[in-house]
Amino acid sequence: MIRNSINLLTKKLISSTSCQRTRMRCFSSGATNLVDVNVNDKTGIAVVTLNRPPVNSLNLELLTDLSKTLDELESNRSKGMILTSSSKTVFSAGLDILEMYNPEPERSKAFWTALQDVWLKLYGSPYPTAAAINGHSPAGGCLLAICCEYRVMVNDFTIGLNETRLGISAPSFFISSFRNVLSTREAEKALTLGTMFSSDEALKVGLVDEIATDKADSINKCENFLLEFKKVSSMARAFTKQSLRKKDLEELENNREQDLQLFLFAINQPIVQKGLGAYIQSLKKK
Ligand SMILES: CCCCCCCCCCCC/C=C/CC(=O)SCCNC(=O)CCNC(=O)[C@H](O)C(C)(C)COP(=O)(O)OP(=O)(O)OC[C@H]1O[C@@H](n2cnc3c(N)ncnc32)[C@H](O)[C@@H]1OP(=O)(O)O
Repeated sequence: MIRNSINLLTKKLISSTSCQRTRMRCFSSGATNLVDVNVNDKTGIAVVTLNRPPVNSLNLELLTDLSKTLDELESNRSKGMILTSSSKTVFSAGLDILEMYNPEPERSKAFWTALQDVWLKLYGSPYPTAAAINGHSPAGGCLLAICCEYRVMVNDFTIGLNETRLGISAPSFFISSFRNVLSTREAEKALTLGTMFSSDEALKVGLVDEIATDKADSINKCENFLLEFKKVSSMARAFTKQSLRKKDLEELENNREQDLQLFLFAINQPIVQKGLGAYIQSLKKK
């Protein structure tokens, strides 16, 4: 994939004059409405909205739609993407726990492969990305946000990788993108404790870049960040980003099967199933 991106960058360099003339249009992510895409004709920036009520938990279908959307943004030579949510209180509740509870082998495999795809495409995207975090963002929700290059979070919500609180470890690609944002010290402390940060705490520690008053404000701030790249060569920008993230991307690309097998092994452990079952019940009892 990295080789493909570099080839794509080279092709873009050759055809950069015609690229600049291209104006993107709105497009949909596919048959379902789990991901809405709205492209601003003037700026070329796409607002991608997760739309799986009630909490945008990431199941196979949502991940597949998101993956297709990321493909379309790349092939449309997007000027930038803002990731947000249609919910008023939740950005994303993370991975859909029901995908991991009493797992069905083929579906679990497809589910984890779709998550790997989304991570590789989002973390390694050539276009600039920002997350307008307009609600709680635990675990896999936080993962989507930290794959982006900039995060603006609406006040009074929480964000973090809380996997250890569920009795599981955050997978290695979650950890590498977390460490890309936080210092190793802060990342270790937060990951081992499973810390969920308030918006203010997240700002203080550097997990988010700005605080917003509401969703519109967060999108506006993300847009301002993305517009800064108007002054920068898109080729040079993308190449720099991908060079910085190359090791993390290669680590997963070269070990996808091993990572998948570790996931399947982990979720099939009786103790993990027991923990997930109890967690689902605790969410329902709230
Ligand atoms: C042991 C060593 C192993 C080492 C190897 C590692 C290999 C890998 C192992 C596997 C890794 C797996 C990685 C997982 C990462 C994840 O993302 S796990 C998901 C973690 N998510 C959470 O903990 C969030 C849980 N949800 C909440 O905290 C809250 O729902 C919320 C704050 C997001 C929203 O609160 P609220 O608005 O009050 O809504 P609720 O009433 O709580 O929920 C509404 C509804 O949605 C259901 N739900 C919530 N979250 C999820 C979810 N993640 N998945 C599925 N369903 C969810 C909730 O149960 C409610 O359902 P009902 O309406 O009651 O039916």
